[in-house]
Amino acid sequence: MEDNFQSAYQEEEDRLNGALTEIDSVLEKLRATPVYTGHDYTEQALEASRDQRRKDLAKLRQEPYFGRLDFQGSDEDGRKALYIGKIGVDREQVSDRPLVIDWRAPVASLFYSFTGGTEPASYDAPDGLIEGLVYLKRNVVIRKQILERVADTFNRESDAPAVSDEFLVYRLGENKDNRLRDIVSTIQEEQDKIIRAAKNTALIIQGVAGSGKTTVALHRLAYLLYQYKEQVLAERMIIFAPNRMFLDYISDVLPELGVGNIMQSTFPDWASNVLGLTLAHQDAAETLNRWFEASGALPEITDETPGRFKGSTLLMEIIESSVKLLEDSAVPEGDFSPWEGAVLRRATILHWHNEEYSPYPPAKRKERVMARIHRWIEMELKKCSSASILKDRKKMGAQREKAYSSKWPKYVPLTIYKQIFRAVKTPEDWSAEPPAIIPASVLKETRGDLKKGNLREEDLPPLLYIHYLLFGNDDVIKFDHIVIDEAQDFSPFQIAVLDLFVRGHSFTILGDLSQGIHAYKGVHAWEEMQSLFAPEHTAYHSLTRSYRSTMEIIDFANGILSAGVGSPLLAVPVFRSGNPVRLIPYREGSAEEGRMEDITSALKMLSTREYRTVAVLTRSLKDAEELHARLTEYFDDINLIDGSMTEYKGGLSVLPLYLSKGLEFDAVIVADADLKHYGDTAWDAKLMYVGCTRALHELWLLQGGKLPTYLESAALAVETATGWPVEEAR
Ligand SMILES: Nc1ncnc2c1ncn2[C@@H]1O[C@H](COP(=O)(O)OP(=O)(O)OP(=O)(O)O)[C@@H](O)[C@H]1O
Repeated sequence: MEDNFQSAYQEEEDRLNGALTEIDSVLEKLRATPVYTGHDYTEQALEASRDQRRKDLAKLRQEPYFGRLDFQGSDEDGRKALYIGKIGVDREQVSDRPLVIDWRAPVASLFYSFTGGTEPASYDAPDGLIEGLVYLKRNVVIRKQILERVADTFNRESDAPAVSDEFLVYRLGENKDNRLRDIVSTIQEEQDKIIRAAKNTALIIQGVAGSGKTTVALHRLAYLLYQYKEQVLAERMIIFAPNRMFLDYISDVLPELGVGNIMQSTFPDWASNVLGLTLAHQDAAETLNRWFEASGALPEITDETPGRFKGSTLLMEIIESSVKLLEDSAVPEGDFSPWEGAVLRRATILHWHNEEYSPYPPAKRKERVMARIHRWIEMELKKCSSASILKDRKKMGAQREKAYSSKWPKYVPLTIYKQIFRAVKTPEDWSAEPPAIIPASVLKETRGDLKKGNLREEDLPPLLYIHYLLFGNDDVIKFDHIVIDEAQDFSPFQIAVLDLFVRGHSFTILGDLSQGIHAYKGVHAWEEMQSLFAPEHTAYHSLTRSYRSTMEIIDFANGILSAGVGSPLLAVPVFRSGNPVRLIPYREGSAEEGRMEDITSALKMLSTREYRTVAVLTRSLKDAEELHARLTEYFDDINLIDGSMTEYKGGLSVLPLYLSKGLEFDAVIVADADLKHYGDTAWDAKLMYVGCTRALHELWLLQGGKLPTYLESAALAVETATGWPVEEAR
């Protein structure tokens, strides 16, 4: 066994040395080519591509590849060893097999989709399906040109030729810094299917916590850019994420994959920009305050909760019919007369509006009709031979033209939105009462907000939709692809509006209903989104394996889901074992001073272990602020994370649990995991589930009294540790 390993290691070391020499030779030639600085466009493009290649190769020579697959196609003579890396490198002899195959190339998909066994394997190539036998699947770790590790995950010639998870487990056991990383060397089959799914589909992915949704979405973008290079541009792809700090957290993955320029935004930032609005940010704070900070019972969430109603397609219908009403009665009553004796019949204007310009949206139609009226006035003026009469007519014509134009409806999205909620004076032919379908609570809150000039996030999709109905979107450059992370917090209306801004329904929509802690505005079932697309334009995938946390943590979190949420979406752990989840009662019960001391002790203990990121999660922002202020007495560099953060620094952090969504930490301390802070409701259980699933290796729950029942049940269902670790007790 040892000998086999030695020879495999030697073989790979020799291969690596050879590969490095070849890469250096290609690089040298590229560097020797004089840099083109002239004005010829073709030459400039060639120079840009040479420059990119120089950069790619310089990066690649540090870690040329990460995997090897020995494969023999059924019509080939011998097996060939394929080396797979982040960027492909061809050999100088075109006929030769590439030195490194890009992980996104068709043949490389075998490296991910092959699940062992003696049966032939196949992959989709441009010329059709290629079938053959896989002999070896090997992971190699190269860092700074040094071969560090060789691990065979499949070897047809060994006694136990099954694909093993050993290398994956080794990778997952590593500690995390302040950034999400690429996973090219260990992409799993079910993830690969999503990454390589066809472009023009609205992919909806339900994935349990830690199943790699965010990571997979980023790899999918890199794949689409490779596979559809003629059709897509990086700068026409966009990722929507929940907040700016999260965007910072994921910002390294795409550059690691050699991809730049993809747009990244939050929905409110993007929508406000399209609408030319500045959204009052206290709205988000106020919403979070209402749902997460307030003590006592939370309002019940129904389809009539303002966020839910305003995110529904019902409101889309109300908007459509309101805009249609405006459009139908747009042309002012009566003929148009610029001065005595000149008359343009209303029938003619109606003909222009309703027939000739009917393909245009209302605001553009109005523009065109008014321009035509202007031209008609000019023609009429030409008929006049007296200079002084001409002068008078010009003046009067301009005044009447202006007055006529002002009789048209106000094609301003915000005004129409206000009119729909009857927050301002409505057009005469509208009923005095708002559409009966708007629930009274929604009407009251929205009217109040609009009268005060407040806009909420949930008002943005309706405003964008009105904008689209009025102006169309022919002038807008459409996205080639849209990724929506944490999509359970998006509404159907948001997706429907975004669909107007993307070509070919090309979406990757990822989320987890079990983490739906913003259910007051998000979806409660994926069908709400799926039903927006024709069946042939959408596909649904489910990711059930969780990679982030140890088995102990995942089993415990599953216990919370089963007991507290009644969810069937349980996670399947990778076989990676760690310490049991630890439940620690505060030594002095709920007394404040003891609580602070115990949280400090817990953090001291965990921060002296080898972990790079440790977080204390609190119930509210206020708790986090107070705790942070105390903890700074002991820890110089502890960060407080609040909703306004744009950067995630890693290390030690204190944050309210609801802001931890999407992030991960080597070790997590949930402070106050007791009934006083977390109720016995499905909502609280979801929050607790989010908090617990942030931990990679270690999870401690500190409590000052009785546990909520879902935590009690979870603790009974799996083996947990109770109290302070013996050797480290204060
Ligand atoms: N195939 C894989 N190989 C190695 N690591 C993986 C793999 N898939 C996911 N991971 C790791 O698992 C962790 C969770 O990934 P990610 O944050 O993308 O999951 P998620 O589904 O978006 O999680 P959540 O919904 O809980 O925020 C990350 O550390 C990621 O690197």
